[in-house]
Formats: sequence, C-alpha cells, structure tokens
Amino acid sequence: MSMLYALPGNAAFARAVRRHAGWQRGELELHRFPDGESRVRLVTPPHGAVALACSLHRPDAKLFPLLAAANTARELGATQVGLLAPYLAYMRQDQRFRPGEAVSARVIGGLLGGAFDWVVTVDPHLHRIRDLADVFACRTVVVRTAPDLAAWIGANVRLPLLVGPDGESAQWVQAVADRLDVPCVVARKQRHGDRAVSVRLPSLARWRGHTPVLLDDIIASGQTLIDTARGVREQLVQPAPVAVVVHGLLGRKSLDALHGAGIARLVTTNTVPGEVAAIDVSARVAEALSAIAGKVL
Ligand SMILES: O=P(O)(O)OC[C@H]1O[C@@H](O)[C@H](O)[C@@H]1O
Repeated sequence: MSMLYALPGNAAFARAVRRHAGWQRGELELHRFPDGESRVRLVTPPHGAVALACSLHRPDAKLFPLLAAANTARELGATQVGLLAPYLAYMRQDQRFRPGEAVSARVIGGLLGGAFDWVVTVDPHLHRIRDLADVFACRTVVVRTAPDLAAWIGANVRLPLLVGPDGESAQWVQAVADRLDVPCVVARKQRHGDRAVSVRLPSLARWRGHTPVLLDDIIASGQTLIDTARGVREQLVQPAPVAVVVHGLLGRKSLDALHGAGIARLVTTNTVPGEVAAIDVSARVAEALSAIAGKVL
C-alpha cells in the first residue's frame, strides 16, 4: 500500500493526485509553538511506500517540517520515502552570481536529496544546471507541462502567437509551439533588480491579428510579464495578450498590476495554489509518482 501525506496548503493537490494514483491518504498534523518551532505528527501510521506532498513556494518555513516528516516516516517503518514538490524552490539561484554567494540550487539538492529516496517535481527552473541529477543525490522525475499548456491554449485562444520574455523561457515556448504548430518569438530580458527588468521584443509586425500568449515558467513579482505585455501592446494593439505560466508565485498585488498592464487573462497550473491556477496537472503527476515508487520497490 502506498500513502501520500500533504503538508499544510497542499491538501487539494494531494487529494487530486491520490484520486488518480489510487494512493491512500495519510493524515499529517503540524503544530507551531509560540517560539516559532514546529512539531510534526504523522497521525496515520506510515507503511509501505510513503510520499510527502509539499509545493515549495516560500520554502524556508516549510523545509524543517518536511525534513522532520520524512525522517519520522522512515523511523516508523516506511519502505521508501519520496517527495512530491510540484514547485521546486531555489532553482533560480544556480550559480554564484557574486563572490561569496550560496549556490542555493545545490544546497537544496543536497538537503532534499539526502532526506528522500526520490523527488517528483514539475518543470523546475533548469537553466545553467541542465539536469536535476547534477544537484540531487536521490532519483528525480520531472513532469513536463507543455501538453497541458498547449491543450489550454488550443481550447481558449484564437490564432495564438507565443511570446517568451527571455532566453530561459525558450524551452517552454518551443515545446508548446511545436505541439500546437503555431508561431513563436522569444524576447531578450535584462534584470536590473528583484523587481526591475527590461524586455526587448523582436518586430511583431507580421503577426497582426494573432493573439499574443506570453508564456513563462515562473511568475513572481510579475515584472517580467508586465514589461513584456507593455512591449507587445506597443506593437500589437488588439487583441490584448493573455499569459500562461507554469508556476504562479504571485499575490493579489502582482495580479492587479498584471491586469493593469493590459493582460486580458492570466492562467497558471495548479503546482502552487491560487485564484488563477486553472490548469490541472495532477493526473500526470500521479502517473510519475506511481512509476517512480514502483521502480524503487
Ligand atoms: O519577473 P518576476 O515575475 O519577478 O520573475 C519571474 C521571471 O524570473 C525568471 O527567473 C523566470 O523564468 C521568469 O521569467
């Protein structure tokens, strides 16, 4: 029997995955003490293969409970302990940008790779580090969302022109464009700070009448897509752009700013819960989970 426990905030995604995979629900309780420490309890005794579901948006406070739960599952007899992290944090800090900086992608890979037998995640931000296996000591499985993004665009957007805001987005843009057989362009981005970017687009003149679809892997402050939308609208006044993103790490303020920048509609997958998380990737995540757990057994 395989069991899936959800860390707080992950219940809906875990439920959907369990339904597809036929895994049993494990109940997990998390208590925060007044001093900020936490206590984890696996209310349902673990047995067989165990997975913990925890999307690692705003990761720092989630990491201790996650490691404590993994350790406890193992101590109490789980035959394998895996992590289902629909969003994997810290992949963007993949080099020492300034002397003395931590390469956080390697730190998180070492930490989670040492605690879990395997990790299943969705479209991690792999750029300079090409393969999760280069930073994780355990097995890793990457679920690609291109089929889901393509299906949503195909069903909801008339005459799409895919627009990637920077070179890093090219891998996602190309994969979706190939599936839909639609045109795509990729802009150039310069980052000046956490919330300051400038995006330079190629000429879009030949795509008049197409609906621009801004496509990216992550939306955090929203500035990348805001600046891309501004550039697109200068060239293609109508129809207004839509934005399709894998991981929505944004709050209400950024959402308002995106609509203010003229983005008609923004959708993300449900790797991070939120009001625009309309593209459900739980079925293929469930498939990956069962496949890796089956291999390890
Ligand atoms: O501009 P915000 O939304 O803050 O950050 C998201 C961008 O930062 C990049 O690493 C991502 O690939 C995405 O293009």
